[in-house]
Amino acid sequence: MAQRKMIVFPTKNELSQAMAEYTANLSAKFIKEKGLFTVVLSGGDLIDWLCKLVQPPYIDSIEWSKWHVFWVDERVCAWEDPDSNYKLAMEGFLSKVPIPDKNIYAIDKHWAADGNAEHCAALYEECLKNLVKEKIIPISKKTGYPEFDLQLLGMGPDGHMASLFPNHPQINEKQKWVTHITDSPKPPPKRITFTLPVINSSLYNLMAICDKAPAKSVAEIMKRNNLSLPSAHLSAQVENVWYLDQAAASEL
Ligand SMILES: O=C(O)[C@H](O)[C@@H](O)[C@H](O)[C@H](O)COP(=O)(O)O
Repeated sequence: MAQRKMIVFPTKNELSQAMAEYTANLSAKFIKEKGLFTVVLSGGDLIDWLCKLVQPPYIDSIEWSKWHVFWVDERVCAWEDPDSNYKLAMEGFLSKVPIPDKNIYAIDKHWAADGNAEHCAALYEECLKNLVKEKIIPISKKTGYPEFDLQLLGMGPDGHMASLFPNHPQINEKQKWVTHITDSPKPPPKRITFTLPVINSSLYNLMAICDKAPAKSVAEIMKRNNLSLPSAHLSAQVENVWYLDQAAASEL
């Protein structure tokens, strides 16, 4: 498993630039190697930091038609709800680039609007299993779990990643690929999330963290590897890279 690498950027703007370059380079590499690129998004501020991807040169150079887009976690609510990670990514990023609709794998529209977290998680796992059959997603020979090319992650001030929260049992799930939570400490309470083995089976994981609020958790992870914080468990098959701005790195 890959060692954690950390890069601190002077500003959010530089972090955002570097994240776009990292993503564009991996997109080119995987599309050349296998004709497609699987990208997993999270919610939160990350979508804002992806703004550089929808600007030149990336907007024109990336082969968007070869992208397949997933969510590492999603809030169980209607697609139109302001809480929806799908809505956030659509408005801030995906609607601005020509990724075919069929390659955007959102939470089930009906069951999400209905608020059924358990069923939404089962359906998302079924969707991933179908894509394994269609050879869009391979199963890693090393991990035995689905292998995405790149995941773009964020961390909350409490050290959570995806919807794996401290002192909640979801972090221990090893059978399922996608699980659910109905008492998330960060609102809204109902969410679905990839499980830890699936998150860590990704080839490349980029964790982007900005601002002062998560700085203490960043220090707990970097200095003490405090495993009570779910983000401390992040790994990857090839690269586990953490991009921080100065404020997020201020307690190091
Ligand atoms: O649905 C969510 O809440 C997100 O996917 C979540 O996992 C996010 O990545 C972190 O909470 C960081 O969020 P912020 O960038 O908003 O702090």
